[in-house]
Amino acid sequence: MSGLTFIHPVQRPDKVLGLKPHSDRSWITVFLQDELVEGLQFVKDEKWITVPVIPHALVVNLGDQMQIMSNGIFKSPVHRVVTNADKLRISVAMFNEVEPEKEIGPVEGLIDEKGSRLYRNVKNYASFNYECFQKGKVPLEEVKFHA
Ligand SMILES: O=C(O)CCC(=O)C(=O)O
Ligand SMILES: [Fe+2]
Repeated sequence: MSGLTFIHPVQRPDKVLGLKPHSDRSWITVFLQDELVEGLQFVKDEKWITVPVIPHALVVNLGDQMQIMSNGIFKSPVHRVVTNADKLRISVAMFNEVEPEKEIGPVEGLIDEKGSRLYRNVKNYASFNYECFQKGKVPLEEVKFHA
């Protein structure tokens, strides 16, 4: 799936987010960011860090499906988009997802000797993800086994 994201300027950028904090539901996302307007932020050392705008560079982000299939080895980082007061921001994203009818779960070879499997198997992660958001739940937490 691919899409364009339009983040419109707002009067009070300190009060309005362009996109709420989330991790991507895909296994890998490739973004082409706006060439002039920054806004994408990731958490690093408990602080929001802005991704610099580099014209023609692609931003590659791993998503939840990768975190699940790698049994937590590869992380699906939380990110958000902030607004600004005067410029429209447009970005292009390509979300690569597993076919909905295929069940995903941690790959056998990546489950350690103690056999700790961190995630249960899940089918149609896109709709599961959507349902979690509707209920205000974090999808990755909902597929995790809790000791
Ligand atoms: O616009 C961006 O740079 C990021 C958008 C995003 O995080 C998303 O669509 O999942
Ligand atoms: Fe995202």
